[in-house]
Amino acid sequence: MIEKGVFIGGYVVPQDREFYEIRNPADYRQVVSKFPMLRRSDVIEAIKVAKETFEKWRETTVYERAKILFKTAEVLESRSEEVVKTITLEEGKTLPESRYEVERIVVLLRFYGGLILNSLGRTIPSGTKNSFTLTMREPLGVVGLITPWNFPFLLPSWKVIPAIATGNTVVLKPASITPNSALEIVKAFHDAGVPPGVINMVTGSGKEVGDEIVTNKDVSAISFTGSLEVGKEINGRVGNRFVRVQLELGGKNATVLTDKGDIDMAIKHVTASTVRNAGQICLATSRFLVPKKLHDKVLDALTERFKKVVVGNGMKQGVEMGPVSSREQYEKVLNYIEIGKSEGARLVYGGEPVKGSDEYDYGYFIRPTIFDKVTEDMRIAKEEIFGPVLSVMEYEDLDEAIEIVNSTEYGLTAEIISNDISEVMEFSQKVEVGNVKVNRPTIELDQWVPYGGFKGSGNDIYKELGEEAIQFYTRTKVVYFHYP
Ligand SMILES: NC(=O)C1=CN([C@@H]2O[C@H](COP(=O)(O)OP(=O)(O)OC[C@H]3O[C@@H](n4cnc5c(N)ncnc54)[C@H](OP(=O)(O)O)[C@@H]3O)[C@@H](O)[C@H]2O)C=CC1
Ligand SMILES: O=C(O)CCC(=O)C(=O)O
Repeated sequence: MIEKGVFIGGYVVPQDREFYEIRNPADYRQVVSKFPMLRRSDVIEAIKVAKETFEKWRETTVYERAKILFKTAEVLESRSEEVVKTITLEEGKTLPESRYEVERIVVLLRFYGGLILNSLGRTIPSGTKNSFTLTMREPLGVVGLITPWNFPFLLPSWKVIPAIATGNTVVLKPASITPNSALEIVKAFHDAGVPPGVINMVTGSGKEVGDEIVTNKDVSAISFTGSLEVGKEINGRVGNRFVRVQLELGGKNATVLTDKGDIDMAIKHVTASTVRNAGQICLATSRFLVPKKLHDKVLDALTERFKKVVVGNGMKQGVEMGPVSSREQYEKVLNYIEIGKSEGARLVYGGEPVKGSDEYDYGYFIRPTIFDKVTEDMRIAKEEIFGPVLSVMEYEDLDEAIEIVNSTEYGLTAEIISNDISEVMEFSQKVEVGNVKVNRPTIELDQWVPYGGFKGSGNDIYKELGEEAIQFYTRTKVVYFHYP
């Protein structure tokens, strides 16, 4: 077993610090690796290194940076199965789910490599003779990136790529329980030629390491993905410093089937969106809205499909759903199941840990769960559970369905399953979410498309991903030209 250091200044540096253990959620007896529990002073050092490196890195041409992005894509492709296994081992998701993360990032590297070669500024005509105006987009400086554990490779990567592609340097703090996956993108960049000090990865607690990133005056922008609770805390901690803050937070997403929609499609989408990554996806469907008249038929079909979900170690072929990622998450999800029962929702399927053999007894496995007769006022219909727990809710007409979709404090994504264009358009206009899916599951993004949530799902000042990410990681400078 390797004891891993952090990546300040471009080298994996074992620190004279206490090390903490990363364990396999499919078998918590297995220690995967150890990482240092850094202190505030280490992060200050990392930010200093990033600041010193910035002046040199920003001077590299977009051509040089694009070449590095293309090379990183090649490096990752050459070791993709290694990275895939690293993700599954520490996060628990299945191998195909881990493969999705790596494949998407390979594409994203090429996308941003191409994008920065394109014009990032504009020329605008002037009101003065022989004059014109030029807008230039320039990097911000040191950017602080803080990420959660549920997409431990994809999320750090989709922030680091546009950040350094546009000439910034970064300090990255991945979730404490999944640093190995984040380290893979850092290593790939370095192996492709990113100079030391451009990407600095630090590990340790959110309260200390994360907080230093948020409050340090040399950090020019913060991009955070995580819970609503921590997002609010970060927003408050930034205080009156004029820095950019991008917050991508939780979700309480709904899929609405109408009587003009395809029931088989609904069962397929809702099952995938509930069980993928054991429900630990901010885009997961956790509310399934069904017209009253279709309720019994749909519930029967859904239950039959849930019974077929193969739960197990994500490393094994044929497993559809792995464990949840930590003991904390396991206890949280089981507690929500108890809350659902005590609130009077009807437990139709699941609702318990999977146990009974060596394969399951040392992992955080939970049976996919369906609650029926869930109403808007129940906590399981309002709060983000982040586990494989689905609430089935009935509605009379589209107005009521839209009202239910909008009834939580979140606003990330919502799906409508319908073949009626009027219903689809009305739904798209009235739901208060950043991402509407029409006959497409709430999970899965096209990462070259802008992304962000409304209401409690994010501050939505800047979008992530797509061309829009360039706006977050650069600022516009205007140059007025006159020629005699
Ligand atoms: N909208 C979106 O795109 C997405 C949102 N999410 C959301 O992420 C959440 C799950 O991830 P989880 O990791 O538990 O979320 P947390 O909010 O607990 O943590 C996210 C990151 O913030 C760090 N952190 C914790 N406290 C602080 C603090 N006070 N200051 C600075 N950083 C801090 C954590 O460090 P540490 O690990 O050390 O605690 C971690 O790196 C869910 O709510 C989910 O919906 C997830 C994916 C996508
Ligand atoms: O599916 C994706 O591309 C990423 C989704 C994500 O970040 C999330 O929902 O947690």
